[in-house]
Amino acid sequence: MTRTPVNVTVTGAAGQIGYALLFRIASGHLLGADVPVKLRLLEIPQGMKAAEGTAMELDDCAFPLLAGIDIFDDPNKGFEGANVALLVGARPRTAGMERGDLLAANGGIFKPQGQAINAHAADDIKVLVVGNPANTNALIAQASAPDVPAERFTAMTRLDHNRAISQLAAKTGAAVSDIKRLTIWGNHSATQYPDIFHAEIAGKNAAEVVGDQAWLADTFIPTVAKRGAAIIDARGASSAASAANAAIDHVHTWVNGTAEGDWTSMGIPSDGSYGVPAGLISSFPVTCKDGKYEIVQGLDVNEFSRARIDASVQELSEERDAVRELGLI
Ligand SMILES: NC(=O)C1=CN([C@@H]2O[C@H](COP(=O)(O)OP(=O)(O)OC[C@H]3O[C@@H](n4cnc5c(N)ncnc54)[C@H](O)[C@@H]3O)[C@@H](O)[C@H]2O)C=CC1
Ligand SMILES: O=C([O-])CC(=O)C(=O)O
Repeated sequence: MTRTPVNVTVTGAAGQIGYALLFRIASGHLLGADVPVKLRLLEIPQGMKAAEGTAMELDDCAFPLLAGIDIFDDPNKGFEGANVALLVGARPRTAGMERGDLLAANGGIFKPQGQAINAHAADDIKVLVVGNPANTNALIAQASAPDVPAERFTAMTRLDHNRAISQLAAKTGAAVSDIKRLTIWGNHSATQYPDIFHAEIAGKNAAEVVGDQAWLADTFIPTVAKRGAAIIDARGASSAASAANAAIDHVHTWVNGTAEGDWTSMGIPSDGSYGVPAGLISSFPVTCKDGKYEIVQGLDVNEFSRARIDASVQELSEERDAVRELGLI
């Protein structure tokens, strides 16, 4: 190991996504097979013992790229020197909780974490928020970190992106690797819009290959948008390994770039593109290069797509207004 290790902070390290994520980070899948990492695990006091158990297992793997593991229950220490931060730990919705209660509870997590990132993270910090509601949690953290460039705060819609590719491959019989340029727009919620109008299957327009508007509207979109609930129903617990995989994909693509001729989907602060109000953290088609992302510009948005993008963005605006009223941003 000649390179300086990259500090990767993971919150919610003792949770189910954490358990699926940490071993892949330590084995080089997050940043690259030649990049040593130091893990900084952040948990709440009740999660510390389980996080220590996971750290013992990480030790037992003897990963050549793992240069150290530290565990904290103080965000100010957890984010110290962090180059990459994966904000996974969040307050899940429990029976009787309204959306506003959930936003308030998560504000209590993401505001102090944003402040700690502002004060203690490395200058090149890149943040991915996984914990739900991911887009608005990312907005809270970003608003609490005024000294960090806003574009470093992103929310995960890569799981939706991967789900959509898989559904499209199953419908058309194409290989997953033949599907390019798919887009998730909007919120990581049931209002998200998986868009295949610009997608390609082995170089042909995906909407034309499918040629079935009813399937698109009545099967594909709801299947992708409600897949999280379907997994909970089937597994009795929310997606974990697939969410961890998507977090790995998101950061790997951000750092190492998109393939020529392809793009990915990321929840990012809007610059006003495609009529999405500036500042909202909304999912867009993006290309990545040299550790930076850019929104793909100039796509024609048809009426069908426009209505669905607008509905999801409207939900994001309402979530932003709710956290503003709570004084979280
Ligand atoms: N954006 C996406 O596509 C997806 C997001 N999710 C979300 O990811 C989050 C985590 O999911 P799981 O790992 O299954 O949950 P989990 O409940 O198994 O684990 C969450 C962990 O976070 C910890 N935690 C809570 N507050 C914390 C804080 N302030 N600081 C540090 N750690 C804290 C808990 O102690 C727990 O160990 C949930 O909000 C879930 O809804 C899940 C799947 C996909
Ligand atoms: O739906 C959930 O609670 C978990 C989630 O975000 C997903 O699987 O997309």
